[in-house]
Amino acid sequence: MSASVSFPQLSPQIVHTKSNRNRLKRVVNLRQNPGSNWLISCSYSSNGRGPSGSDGDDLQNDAAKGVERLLEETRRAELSTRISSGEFTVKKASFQSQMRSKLLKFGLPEELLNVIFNLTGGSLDYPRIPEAKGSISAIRSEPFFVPLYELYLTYGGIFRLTFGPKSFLIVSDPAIAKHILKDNPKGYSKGILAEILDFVMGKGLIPADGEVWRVRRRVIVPALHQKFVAAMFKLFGAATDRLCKKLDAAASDGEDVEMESLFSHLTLDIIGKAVFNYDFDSLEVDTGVVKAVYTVLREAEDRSVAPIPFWEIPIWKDISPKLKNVNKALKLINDTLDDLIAICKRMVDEEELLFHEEYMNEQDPSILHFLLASGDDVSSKQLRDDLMTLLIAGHETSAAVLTWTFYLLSKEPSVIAKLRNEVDFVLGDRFPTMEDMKNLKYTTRVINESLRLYPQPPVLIRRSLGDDVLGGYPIKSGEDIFISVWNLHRCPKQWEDADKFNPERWPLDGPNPNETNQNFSYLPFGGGPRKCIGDMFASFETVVAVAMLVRRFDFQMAVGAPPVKMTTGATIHTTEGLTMTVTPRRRDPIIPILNIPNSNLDSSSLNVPDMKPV
Ligand code: HEM
Repeated sequence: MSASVSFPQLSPQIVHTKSNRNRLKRVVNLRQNPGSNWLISCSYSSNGRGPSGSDGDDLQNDAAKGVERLLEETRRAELSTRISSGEFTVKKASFQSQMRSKLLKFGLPEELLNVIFNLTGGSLDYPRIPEAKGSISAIRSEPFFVPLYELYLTYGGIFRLTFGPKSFLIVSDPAIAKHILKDNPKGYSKGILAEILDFVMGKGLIPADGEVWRVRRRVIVPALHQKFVAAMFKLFGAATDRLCKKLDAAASDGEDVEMESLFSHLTLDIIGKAVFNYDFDSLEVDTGVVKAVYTVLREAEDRSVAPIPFWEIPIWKDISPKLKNVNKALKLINDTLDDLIAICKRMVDEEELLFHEEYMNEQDPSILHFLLASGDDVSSKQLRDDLMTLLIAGHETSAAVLTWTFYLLSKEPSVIAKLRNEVDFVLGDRFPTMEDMKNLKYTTRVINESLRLYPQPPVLIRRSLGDDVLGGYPIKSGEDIFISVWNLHRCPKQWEDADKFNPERWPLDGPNPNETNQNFSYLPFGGGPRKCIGDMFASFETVVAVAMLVRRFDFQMAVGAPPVKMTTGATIHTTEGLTMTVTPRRRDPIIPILNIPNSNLDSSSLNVPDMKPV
């Protein structure tokens, strides 16, 4: 298998080419002619924002979708050919099982064969887990969860993937996922994930296992009580408003903006305040702490996809400039956390404390304040590990959700229109509150659907702690397992038009989709006892951000922007950012409603115009 093989990405954007300084841009449109050949045609726009008017927009959208379909089909065909050529297949049936299946074919009864094989001491093979084998270089050219999808379509809901000495079980079956996460969670640990994250999260809640996890989860979960989440709405609103001001400035300067990094700053600002009452203010300034947080985050991501643990190589770890930089960044963050813990401790000491279930300090509603006020008796190292875990868990994930939501929205203008109708109706121009959440149903469905197509993280990692049986196959202790949420969420048998962004698939009058009511076919926040503790926080945070942004701005993929491709870290990132042209929202023209006497018109079916000033 050659390292140079590369599969086209799953969701590329139309490729734009920058042409000249006058911002004259060329949009490459792919159209299929009647003879089924693909033609490339070009259209020009002098304002740098693509053809104006709905015809132009439709044309661009159709072209983009056409290119995507074509690339997607090519990629699938390429990989399917390779899979069916046997490139990934390992045939490993034992002599006994080969013999047994031959005798079965000759018509010998199965019961008799069982007796014979038992008597001859031949262990009756359980069915063997289907196995795919390849070289790691073949899948390094694209995010690893993408080829896993193709392999899943061939090998099924559980298969073994072997790369040289490394072997993983890939699980894409809802019942097996449920067994691991919910029915037998004590049988599995975080395995590789805990090893990779040890340098940054130590025994924080995500990597921790066993007794440490049990104790810390019981202490931390109560900190995210309902009153705390309700208080966070001010924070969500204020932070998103700061982002709006930045976008206003960019729009009036005619600058395109890279939304992925802005979302990353937005969610960092939110989680810093929520977890330890620290204002990173990363949307405005680039302080040493912000840089340090990103250095550490990137390192954690690099380690999660590294083929070997290079950071453990003895001499390398002392001389590598990169690792030195990481250690310096870690020290800065730990010192900052120690300072914040000390400040918070002083506040708590000076407070007249009446601790109760929904305790919250109005000046400092942070999780840290709750933990200290609760009398949580814990080492400062463990407290730092926990805070660091919450910072990372609550930052990258939400930023990724917002990035892919806006990417998806940019391709579906009809979804944006519906979204805005709801936001205008429910919120008007005010800041969202917790009360509004039950009425922002469609906005919530947009987030639900974005999380289906781009789950963050796309795989959950586990290691078996003892023997178990998965999907009828016996497995041994020490198996590394990837539960592919990506595959579960795109399974063509489970989802109609699985790759389509269709918030309407979730009825507005139905329950909020989760792993329980979707039988583990949909698990955006995991499931079982290790389910995300920030699910409500994150859902509300992203709904608020989407609502506030779409009511004020139009977002389009910028002409000349790099194509949007996926790359893997702990969450799904874009390879080169999400560059968008953001303009103040164009309101629909106000259509006067004529008062027609005796009319049978049902006014609810009209598109009632927005009368509010922009
Ligand atoms: C949209 C944003 C988010 C997504 C998609 C998300 C997703 C997840 C998922 C899938 C898990 C399960 C991991 C596993 O089983 O291996 C998880 C665990 C976790 N999440 Fe989130 N999360 C989000 C936001 C947050 C936020 C805002 C916080 C903190 C305030 C948070 C804190 C945690 C923690 C501490 C765990 C580990 C729980 C445990 O193992 O007991 N997450 N998250």
